[in-house]
Amino acid sequence: MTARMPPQVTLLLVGAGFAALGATYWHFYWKKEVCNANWINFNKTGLKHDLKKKLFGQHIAAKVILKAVTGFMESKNPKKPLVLSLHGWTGTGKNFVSQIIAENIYKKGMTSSFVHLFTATSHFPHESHINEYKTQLHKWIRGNVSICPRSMFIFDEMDKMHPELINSIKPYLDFYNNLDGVSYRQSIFIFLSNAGGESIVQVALHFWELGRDRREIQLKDIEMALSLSVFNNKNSGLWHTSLIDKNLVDYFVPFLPLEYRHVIHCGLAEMARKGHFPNKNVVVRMARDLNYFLKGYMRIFSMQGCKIISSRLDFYI
Ligand SMILES: Nc1ncnc2c1ncn2[C@@H]1O[C@H](COP(=O)(O)OP(=O)(O)OP(=O)(O)O)[C@@H](O)[C@H]1O
Repeated sequence: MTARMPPQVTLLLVGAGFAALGATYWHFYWKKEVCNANWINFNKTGLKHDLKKKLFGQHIAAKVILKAVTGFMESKNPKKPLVLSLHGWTGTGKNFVSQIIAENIYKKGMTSSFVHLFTATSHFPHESHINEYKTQLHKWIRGNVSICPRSMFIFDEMDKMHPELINSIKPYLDFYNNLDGVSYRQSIFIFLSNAGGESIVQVALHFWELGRDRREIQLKDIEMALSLSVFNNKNSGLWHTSLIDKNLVDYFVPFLPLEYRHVIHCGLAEMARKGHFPNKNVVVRMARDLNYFLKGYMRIFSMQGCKIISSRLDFYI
């Protein structure tokens, strides 16, 4: 004879079953990232705020990026993917800005499964494997855009990327309506490089020598020098490509070298980020020990921008 469960236990088990089902539903529909407006939602006010309050000393980049990203994200039917090429010395905020853009489009920011970061020297280190990389990259971009048209691809150290590899991504950046059944027009491509950094520094230095405020520097003051130095430099992977003459890059965005005062701002922000009360004395001690491009005894531009501040601060706190 089989023992029968009391009705209270049966009810309890059924209840537990429903609860488990509900939890699974909640997990998949609310926690698992999906390519829809719950997870991908452009926050123009947030982008504007972050570029204004968190990014220091980059008035040109802040303006160009706000315009470019807003125009693209608000366009119902973009004719091509958005392609931004960010240039400047190390530690001036190129990766940081990419992160700000990602955070204001994707709920999960840089950890979103729709944001993909490639670094030339670690993802594509061997020239002899170039054909393999081309196939992998093609599959990766195509596969991901098929899953989510609003995907973002960031290529760091773009100037160190093999020209053949750069050329292989060109079709995705173009005006095609669809390529093998996939449309790339909603995607965002961001290229980061130090290429052209020297010429940006020269322009900033020139303004400094004339005693002019760096905020007077405009995109047109830098654009020509930047494109000449990036695309006429035979050591740059970008030189060999036809990205520029095919007009595939929508905006070349210069990042100015950072001054001592910007390093102080970065230091204070970093202290707050680390959970400390921002203390100017601590930050000044740290900032004074960094290396600067000098004119006489005057510190002009920080050699590492704000890059090593996070690790250096720990020593002074
Ligand atoms: N202009 C800036 N405003 C505020 N913080 C900055 C700025 N530039 C750099 N930082 C800080 O320094 C860190 C490192 O900068 P980031 O990685 O963006 O530099 P990068 O220009 O990409 O350098 P690299 O060319 O070496 O990759 C950032 O995470 C940020 O905390």
